Amino acid sequence: MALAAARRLLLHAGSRLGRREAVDGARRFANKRVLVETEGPAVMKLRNPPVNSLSLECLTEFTISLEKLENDKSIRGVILTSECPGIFSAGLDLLEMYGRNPAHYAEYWKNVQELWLRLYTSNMILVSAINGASPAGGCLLALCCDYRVMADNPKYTIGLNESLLGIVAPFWFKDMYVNTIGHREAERALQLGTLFSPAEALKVGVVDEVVPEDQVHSKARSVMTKWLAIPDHSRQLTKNMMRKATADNLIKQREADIQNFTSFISKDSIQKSLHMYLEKLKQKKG
Ligand SMILES: CCCCC/C=C\C/C=C\CC/C=C/CC(=O)SCCNC(=O)CCNC(=O)[C@H](O)C(C)(C)COP(=O)(O)OP(=O)(O)OC[C@H]1O[C@@H](n2cnc3c(N)ncnc32)[C@H](O)[C@@H]1OP(=O)(O)O
Repeated sequence: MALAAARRLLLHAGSRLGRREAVDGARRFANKRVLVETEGPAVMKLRNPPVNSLSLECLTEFTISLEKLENDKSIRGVILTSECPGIFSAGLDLLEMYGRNPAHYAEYWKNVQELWLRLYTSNMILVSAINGASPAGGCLLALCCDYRVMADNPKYTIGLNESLLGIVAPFWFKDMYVNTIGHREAERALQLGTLFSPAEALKVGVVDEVVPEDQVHSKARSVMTKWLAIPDHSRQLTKNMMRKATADNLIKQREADIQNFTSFISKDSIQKSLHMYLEKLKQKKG
């Protein structure tokens, strides 16, 4: 209930802000964690420092921004990128999955599902400009896009690394990975929790193109121009044909998937694994 109210408030505030900035001629709208520019090709920038982790608030704002863009018939495509230097997204927020209660886990997972379904089945053309590290849920965001351009910086890695955390990628993460890189590569990468360098990601097909870091945005724009030249109706029907079965697979068992997540993540052994992983992240600094 509280989240639904927050969502209504955000939508309302978002549209007020959008109107005011449009009057200023700025053609952009924003909430705290997501900035959307609609001048030229629309660009959605994640800005949830330090690492663009997908907290509940961030997921909510992301979903609302996407909904607003979907409702604007003049917007046919969106470039998804990050405002946090060196990080595309660190994925799901570990603090939403650690030390909370089952009701919180269920609410969080519902919102993860919601964002995924919206992104994966979007009628818009989605191009990701991957300008930083992109593990797990970060990779998931990129995989939802129709085309992925990644910055050529060996420090940036991408992949579904859940198994390294002692957790398991749910079946719909797995399905999308299989759809993108094929069964054998996905099987190996999921079990090993592989984080690919840009060159490896290109080779295996996790990304479509790797370009020098200073060209990642211009390349994403030129890719968008090419895709915008395709008639919407035929491209959308084709996209739907390719993705519907995967999305439907989650839609038909959303509740069960929430229950599975909640009971899995609540287990003492899994909480212990997450605790150890969080400690490892902290120690990295010291
Ligand atoms: C058979 C039964 C099956 C049932 C299955 C059912 C359901 C499935 C169950 C579970 C699936 C859940 C799926 C989860 C997907 C995910 O996305 S999990 C998240 C994975 N993310 C990561 O592993 C990334 C971890 N982070 C990093 O590697 C690095 O931080 C970085 C992104 C490479 C950046 O490095 P950098 O050196 O710049 O920064 P720091 O490491 O110093 O981090 C700064 C600060 O941020 C905190 N932090 C980092 N990542 C996260 C995160 N994902 N969530 C929350 N917080 C994060 C980090 O701890 C630091 O905090 P500080 O010390 O307090 O400053």
